[in-house]
Amino acid sequence: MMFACCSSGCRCGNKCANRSLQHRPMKKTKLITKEKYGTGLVTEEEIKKGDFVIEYVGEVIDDQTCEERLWRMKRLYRGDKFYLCEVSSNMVIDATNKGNMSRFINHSCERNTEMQKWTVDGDTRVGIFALRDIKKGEELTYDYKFVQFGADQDCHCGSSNCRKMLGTTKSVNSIIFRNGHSGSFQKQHVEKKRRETKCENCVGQILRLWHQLQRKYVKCWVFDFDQETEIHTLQFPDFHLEKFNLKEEEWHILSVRHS
Ligand SMILES: C[S@@+](CC[C@H](N)C(=O)[O-])C[C@H]1O[C@@H](n2cnc3c(N)ncnc32)[C@H](O)[C@@H]1O
Repeated sequence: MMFACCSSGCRCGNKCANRSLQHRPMKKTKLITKEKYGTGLVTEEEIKKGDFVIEYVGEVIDDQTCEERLWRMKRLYRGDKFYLCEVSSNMVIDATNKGNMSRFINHSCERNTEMQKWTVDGDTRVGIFALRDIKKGEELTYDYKFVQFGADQDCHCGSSNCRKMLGTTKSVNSIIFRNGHSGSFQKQHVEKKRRETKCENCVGQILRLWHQLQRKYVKCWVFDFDQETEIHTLQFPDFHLEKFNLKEEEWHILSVRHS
């Protein structure tokens, strides 16, 4: 963790040399499209080793909110791109809906930048700094290991020492499981899931489903099943509909609904 001064209490005024993120110009960058993993960011100017490149900004959320958002993303099948960066145990920066160009920096196992945590006026902020001289036109990358969600995705960085997976510690599935329930419940949950994982022909049946967001069992009716995506549409007592991949949920059949 680095500490920046230049707060209102700093006596050096504009000459203060310990300015990390404040008042420092971001490097000029532009977006590019990568065939295998969407958009990326390249520098439009020479960058020197140690230079500040850009600040990673987004919504600052806690673990609980992060978990809820991951569930929602999974449930709504909003692609495989994650913009969540874990800063500390209960602080995540979510650049999914709000952010700057830094959200487009891709992962490389042979990165040319790194994320640094800075304390500025008591707030934790994340800056991206060059690890070596970077030429104009080079793609900016950092290592998602430890900070970015999505460890269960294949890596296409193409470097000779590629680890083949994005990150190593944080996967969307693992964070949902890790944060979702206490150990013993999780064990029960997994065992139950193993017993009942198929529900292709259960349209019209009533299920008892563990609702992750509501954190309780709810009764629901199987309204529809899409064979192509294997997604079920469930209807709840207040008649609202939600889509689920039942292979990933805990549920059991209560009875057949007679209408
Ligand atoms: C923070 S976004 C980076 C910008 C993203 N490429 C886009 O189009 O918006 C992170 C996502 O980009 C993709 N990605 C980044 N680096 C990758 C890599 N080396 N290999 C495969 N996918 C990568 C993954 O889908 C990851 O969840």
